[in-house]
Amino acid sequence: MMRLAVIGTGYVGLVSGACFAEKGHTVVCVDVDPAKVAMVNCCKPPIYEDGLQELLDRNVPARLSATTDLREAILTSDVSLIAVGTPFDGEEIDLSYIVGASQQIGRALAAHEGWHTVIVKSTVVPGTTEDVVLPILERESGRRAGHDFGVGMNPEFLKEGEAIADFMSPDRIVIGGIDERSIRVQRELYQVFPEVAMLETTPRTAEMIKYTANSLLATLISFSNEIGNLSAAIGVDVAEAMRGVHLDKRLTPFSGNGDRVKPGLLTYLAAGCGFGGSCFPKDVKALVAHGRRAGASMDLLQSVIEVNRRQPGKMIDLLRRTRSDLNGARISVLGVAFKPGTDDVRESPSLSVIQSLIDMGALVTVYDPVAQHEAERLFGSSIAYAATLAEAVSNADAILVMTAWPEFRQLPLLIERQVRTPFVIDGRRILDKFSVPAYAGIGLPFAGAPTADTYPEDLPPR
Ligand SMILES: NC(=O)c1ccc[n+]([C@@H]2O[C@H](COP(=O)([O-])OP(=O)(O)OC[C@H]3O[C@@H](n4cnc5c(N)ncnc54)[C@H](O)[C@@H]3O)[C@@H](O)[C@H]2O)c1
Ligand SMILES: O=c1ccn([C@@H]2O[C@H](COP(=O)(O)OP(=O)(O)O[C@H]3O[C@H](CO)[C@@H](O)[C@H](O)[C@H]3O)[C@@H](O)[C@H]2O)c(=O)[nH]1
Repeated sequence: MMRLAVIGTGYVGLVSGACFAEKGHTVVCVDVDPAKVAMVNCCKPPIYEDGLQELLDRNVPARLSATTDLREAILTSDVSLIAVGTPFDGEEIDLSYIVGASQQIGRALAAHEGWHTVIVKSTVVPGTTEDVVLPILERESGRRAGHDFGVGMNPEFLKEGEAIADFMSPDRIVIGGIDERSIRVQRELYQVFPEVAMLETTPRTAEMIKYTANSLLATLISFSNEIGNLSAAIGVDVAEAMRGVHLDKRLTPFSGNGDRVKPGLLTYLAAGCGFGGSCFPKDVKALVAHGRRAGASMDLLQSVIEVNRRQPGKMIDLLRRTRSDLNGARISVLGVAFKPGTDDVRESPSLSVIQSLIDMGALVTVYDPVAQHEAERLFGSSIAYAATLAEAVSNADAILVMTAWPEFRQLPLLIERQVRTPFVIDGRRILDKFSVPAYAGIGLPFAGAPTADTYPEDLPPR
């Protein structure tokens, strides 16, 4: 078992640290934020992630602890994982946290008595580990990479909301190293995952694999959204069209009768109000910027960004077809998190929709089962907050479903019980289109307010 320092105790750093501790390594998580550090040491997860509480309960303090003292953490460990943020600064990837962490690690390495391997886990554009991190480590430590310490790149593929399950049962582990020893150390680190396919490569290729994976998934979503927008305009339900596409054996995550047989590529073909989160938006933008600098056109991925930029606005377009003037309209927004299972609202499509509604004078009420505090932080008293789903639904003229929280599937039941019939606009297509009296959805032709003729016989008309 190894002694591990994880630099950056955010979504990736804390989940990786807790999972490695669960597997038996001794882990110290480092962060510049003393509040996060204190919470971890008190067994309180600073983020909402299913299963994290249990991992902390089982591993703190025996195998998992947190500190703000990066130097001490490096001096008492064999391996460090850099898991700090890599935002997009509007023009390119912002490597300032990577540079800062590398400088501190380098200074600590100068006094390290044993062999230490520095592994970049953050998502960084191809070339960063060898061209940015490695030279800083050498300069600050006065030592030579490959000779006195190792350097690796090990991208992370976890999804928020399923982060622990993804980390514990990954589809693959990619390890890039500057030399055989840097690869060997990572092989040893991941020996605790014996069943998992491992790809050994260079740091640059490891970095490229991460961007290629995220860009492909984001491309699939924007592709579906473009087809969804077209489908709606020409009288086709994209969900039905996609069911037909899914049956192609070359793509094959569905069996002949339409049941999903295994998760696969096409699970990322759900049209909706756009992709958000701390990864797809910033990673595609960073790759486009990086690619253009390298002389590539990057037109396809630029379009992926553009389609996604417009997609939340489709919710407002649909809403305005139910009512052109939104001034004074009571609109409930269900979901602030960028996806279910997390309290992360970074780049959430919900945020731009809420802002547009405020700008148009709507009376907005928001409900999210776990990310409500983030809406309160961002919008304060300019909107109202519902304590329950039922409260959000009562009194609304229209309801926008922005996040696919399972709880929101209760909407038909709640609406059935009340006298008022709100228009439901489903940005994630989680409801059956006939389950509420007035329904509109992304990728679905707009049917207008329902009449007895437009409704199936077994459902009561409004
Ligand atoms: N969030 C995800 O689902 C996910 C999945 C895979 C990869 N990634 C990548 O992992 C990286 C981290 O993402 P995240 O979502 O965990 O970020 P985050 O913002 O949640 O966490 C980063 C943490 O690093 C800390 N930090 C910054 N500089 C530091 C320093 N010098 N020393 C110690 N701590 C420092 C910050 O205080 C923060 O707590 C990014 O590159 C991201 O693209 C994220
Ligand atoms: O068919 C789909 C699938 C997803 N989404 C949206 O896409 C976004 C991202 O979803 P998801 O991929 O589930 O969550 P992330 O936590 O952002 O995970 C992505 O980004 C991580 C950070 O790089 C990677 O590690 C993961 O492999 C990659 O899936 C969310 O807004 C989803 O609502 C859709 O609109 N349609």
